[in-house]
Amino acid sequence: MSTILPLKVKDVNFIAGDKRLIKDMNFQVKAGARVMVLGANGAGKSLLLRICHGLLPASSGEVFWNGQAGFPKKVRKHQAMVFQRPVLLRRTALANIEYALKRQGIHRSERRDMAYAAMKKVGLGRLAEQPARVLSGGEQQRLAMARAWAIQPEVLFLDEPCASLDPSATHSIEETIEAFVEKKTTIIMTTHDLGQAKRLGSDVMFMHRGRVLEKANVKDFFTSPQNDLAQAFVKGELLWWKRKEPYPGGGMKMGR
Ligand SMILES: Nc1ncnc2c1ncn2[C@@H]1O[C@H](COP(=O)(O)OP(=O)(O)OP(=O)(O)O)[C@@H](O)[C@H]1O
Repeated sequence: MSTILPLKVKDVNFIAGDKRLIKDMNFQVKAGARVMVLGANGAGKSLLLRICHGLLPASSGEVFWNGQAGFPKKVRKHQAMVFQRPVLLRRTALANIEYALKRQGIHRSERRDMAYAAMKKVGLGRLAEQPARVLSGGEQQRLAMARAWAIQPEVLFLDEPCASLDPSATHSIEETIEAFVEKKTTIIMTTHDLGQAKRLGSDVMFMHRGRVLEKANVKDFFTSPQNDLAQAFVKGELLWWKRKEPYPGGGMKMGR
């Protein structure tokens, strides 16, 4: 039983300087969904995740968790986020997780065992006492996943978690994501790996220039995307589209 879901994003905009980078965002995420946020570089995917996670305040509009606006302590406690480049403290791998558990209010006597169990879950038990920052990129990312696992969030935000990983490390991260899914964790994730989106997602939100252009279940999105730009994106042609040229496959141009 979820305590913080559904997530509802209502009329959210994010403006920096004279640029509206997130535009009129409206959507809802139900408990148990695995939402893949897709789109080209600079579409605003990371910004959106940061706003939903409470790291960045929306310029206007509101984020609701289980009907309540904002980010009270209870909401923060039940979410975790893993970034493309893990943010780790200058201490051992195990201590990084223990620190996260401390922030969750877990008693000191329980932290070590919980942290170690999480490290074992991602196959890093043998590196528990290593300084986190000497771990390889793939190991650091697994440590970030272990940290998220330890706190057992209801909602897990993943911002391109496999972006700089080799296939084996990617596989390992995907296994951990699947373990979260088995625990019924709600996943909101960005990825440029469309195969990964198909493997892990239940739903897709396709973004372009700060807007959501299409929301669909994964199968429908990849077999019959409705929006012209989503079609081009699925075919891998969006990259070649230039602003002054017609969109691939025709269709209307949507300027800023
Ligand atoms: N805090 C900020 N202040 C101002 N501009 C920002 C900020 N964060 C991101 N941007 C800009 O907003 C746009 C969207 O960035 P964002 O990182 O959300 O894109 P993205 O879809 O995640 O791209 P990528 O796939 O390359 O990671 C970019 O043009 C970026 O330069």
